[in-house]
Amino acid sequence: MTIPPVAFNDLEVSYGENVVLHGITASVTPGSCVAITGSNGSGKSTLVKAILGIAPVSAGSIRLYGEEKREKIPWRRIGYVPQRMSVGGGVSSTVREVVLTGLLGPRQWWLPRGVEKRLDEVLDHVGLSHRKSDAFSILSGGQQQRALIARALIRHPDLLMLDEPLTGLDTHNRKALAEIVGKHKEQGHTSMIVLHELGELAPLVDRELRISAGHIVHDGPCTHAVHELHSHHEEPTMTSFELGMDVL
Ligand SMILES: Nc1ncnc2c1ncn2[C@@H]1O[C@H](COP(=O)(O)OP(=O)(O)OP(=O)(O)O)[C@@H](O)[C@H]1O
Repeated sequence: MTIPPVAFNDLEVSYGENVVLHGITASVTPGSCVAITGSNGSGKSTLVKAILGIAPVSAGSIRLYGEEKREKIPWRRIGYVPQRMSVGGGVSSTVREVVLTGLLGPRQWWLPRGVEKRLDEVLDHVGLSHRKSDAFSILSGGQQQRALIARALIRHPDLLMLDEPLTGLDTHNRKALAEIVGKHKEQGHTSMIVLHELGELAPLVDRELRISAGHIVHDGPCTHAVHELHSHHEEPTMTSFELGMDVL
């Protein structure tokens, strides 16, 4: 039997008294592209953060590649791009340096051999070869987003998790992103993508997990409801990079 990249079992996530996710049970099929949809504040980002171990699980469990214990989870198989929230502010490193940090981790403090070739491949893949030596902070928002995707892709992840990747992108960048996700899927890899609207990614999405007030209210083929999701906005409190986690 193939082991699902992600399996939630009656998952509950709480911030203090505030229960944000209730009884989430779902298992992700390897190679599939799953859209996580829902209105602002419904718990989408929290679900992704729970997978990464940076949202407090108060009940139930999450298994990544069959492993529940953090120290056993194969973090290198997972790539994550956070929601864009002035992510470039204060990052004085070059695009090259930012992308290469995707190869570092808790037990990997130095860069493996042959990184320049991998770097060039992945920058070419996201169309940023010409910006390699530029400061990350001077890139446009869409270019920063693509650099962060390159940072996630440089570790050749099986599971790519993107939090609202289309937000603020123009048509060119949205199409570029869809191509990147499409290629990842063609290679047999899995994606979990938080989306307000499916947009250019619609043809790639196999399954929609729609969340409302912390509950899964739809788990199946895509509906059109995602285009209408704009209710009240509650800003989560988070740092730009949430450094210190295994994937970042
Ligand atoms: N670090 C935190 N501390 C306390 N509450 C939090 C924290 N992060 C998120 N929340 C709360 O959890 C709820 C769900 O937030 P989450 O960011 O998961 O929503 P979302 O569906 O991703 O929303 P959006 O579409 O606006 O990004 C919100 O009420 C939010 O205020």
